[in-house]
Order: sequence, then C-alpha cells, then structure tokens
Amino acid sequence: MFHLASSLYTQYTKREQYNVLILGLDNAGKTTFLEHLKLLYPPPGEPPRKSRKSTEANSDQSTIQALKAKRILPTVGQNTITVKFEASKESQLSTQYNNINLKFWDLGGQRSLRSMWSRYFTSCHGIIFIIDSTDTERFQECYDTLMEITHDLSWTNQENNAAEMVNVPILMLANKQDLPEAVDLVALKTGVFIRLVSELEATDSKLLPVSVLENQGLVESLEWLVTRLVYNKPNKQPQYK
Ligand SMILES: Nc1nc2c(ncn2[C@@H]2O[C@H](COP(=O)(O)OP(=O)(O)OP(=O)(O)O)[C@@H](O)[C@H]2O)c(=O)[nH]1
Ligand SMILES: [Mg+2]
Repeated sequence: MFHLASSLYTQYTKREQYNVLILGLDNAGKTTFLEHLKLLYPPPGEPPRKSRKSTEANSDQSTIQALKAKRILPTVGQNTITVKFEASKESQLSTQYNNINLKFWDLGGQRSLRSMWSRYFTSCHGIIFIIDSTDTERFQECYDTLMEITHDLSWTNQENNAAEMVNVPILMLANKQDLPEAVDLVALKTGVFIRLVSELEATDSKLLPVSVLENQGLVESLEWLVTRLVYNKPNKQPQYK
C-alpha cells in the first residue's frame, strides 16, 4: 500500500523524462539539430521560448542566423541536453503532454565512433536517425547503419531473450531539405530506403523531411516522436525527475 501511494505521489509531483538518442552518419546534422532544440525549447524550470515555427515570427530568423554563425565541430564524445517539451498550439496535443522532459544524447557519427552507440541502447526510449539528403553516395551506408542498430545484440534481454527494440520508436529525418541538391522524400522512399518499411515492420518508425538548420519540420517531427514515446509507456516506462 505504501509503495502504491509513493509511486502515485512520484507520478503526480515529478515530470516524466524520456531519453532520446540522436544517431546518423558524420556530417548528417545531429549536433545542429541539438543546438536548434536548445534555442526552441527551454531547460526544465525555465519559462517557454517565444516562437518555435519558422513561419511564426520574425524573431525565429535571428535564431537561425545565430545558429548559422555558430561553429559546430564534428562530435567526438557526446553532447547532452534536457529540455522541457511544450506542444505547439497547432498540434492540439492533450494536456497529458504538458509534463514531459526530453533528454537527448548526440553521439559522434564517424565510423570509428559508431561502436560506442550500443552502450546507450537499453537506456533510451526513442531514436532519431538523421540522414543527409544531399549525400546520395552514402545512402546505402545510412541504410546499413540503421539495420545494424536495429539488429544489435544489446537490445536482447539476456534473461528472457526478448527483443527490447520492439516498439522503441525510430524517427528518421531526411535533413538539409533547404539545399537544392537534397533528394526529396518520395525519391528517398523509392530508392535505397524502399526496403525500410518491411525491415522496420515491428518498429514504430517514420521518415520525415526536415532542415534542422532552417527549422523546417523540426517541431512537427518532435511532436510525432513524443506521441510515440507516450504510446510506448507501458513497455518502456519514463524516468520520474
Ligand atoms: N544547409 C544545411 N546544412 C546543414 C543542416 N544541418 C546541418 N548542416 C551542416 O552540416 C554540417 C555538419 O553538421 P553537424 O551538426 O556537425 O553534423 P553531425 O551529424 O553532428 O556530425 P558528427 O558530429 O561528425 O557526427 C555543418 O556544416 C552544418 O552547418 C541543414 O539542415 N541544412
Ligand atoms: Mg556532431
């Protein structure tokens, strides 16, 4: 009885925290994505940011300019941020999404660093996989890397041999859509990635076009992910902070 009361107390007084891994090949835009999130969403305990959509207000243009001026170096270790999720007015998400913090881990995408990714798998509630839509020569490598992630042995529960990957949502972002040479979503889906749908059948996944630099599709993408994290709550409980 005490445990039930204490767990209910925790659930009603603390915020839910979901851990999200940001993966993808080097130069895909992972750290740029993280930096933009920092500008759009406040850390826990701070008031809301003014605007989030590129169309919402001119102030967002200065955010984009600030981001462009920033020198982002290739990631060698990890970058971590925690933000307070706030649904946009357009999303009409219910109040159950008002109590969520998202912790992001941005890891280096260079080939030599990818073996470190699997250490984070069991602690994550969701994955964002970023694809450089202009880097056509490496689409196959993107596909293979995604397959390696989903088939990694660290997802397997050693005790009961169950696959813990099932239901961990994967959001794939076709990034750099602001560039003229970017391959669009239709071409991406019918090209190398055509087998993705059947390969990821058991997984909650989505491929969306974005420009993380120009804030195109960023808010909508995050809102899709949050709805899926909450949907998967019975399988993978959030932390309470
Ligand atoms: N035009 C354009 N450039 C982008 C976009 N996103 C990232 N970039 C550029 O792509 C380059 C690499 O971005 P990063 O964020 O460092 O890439 P990363 O995935 O973190 O790379 P690693 O840390 O090496 O794994 C930078 O020059 C960014 O400015 C985008 O949406 N549009
Ligand atoms: Mg990086």
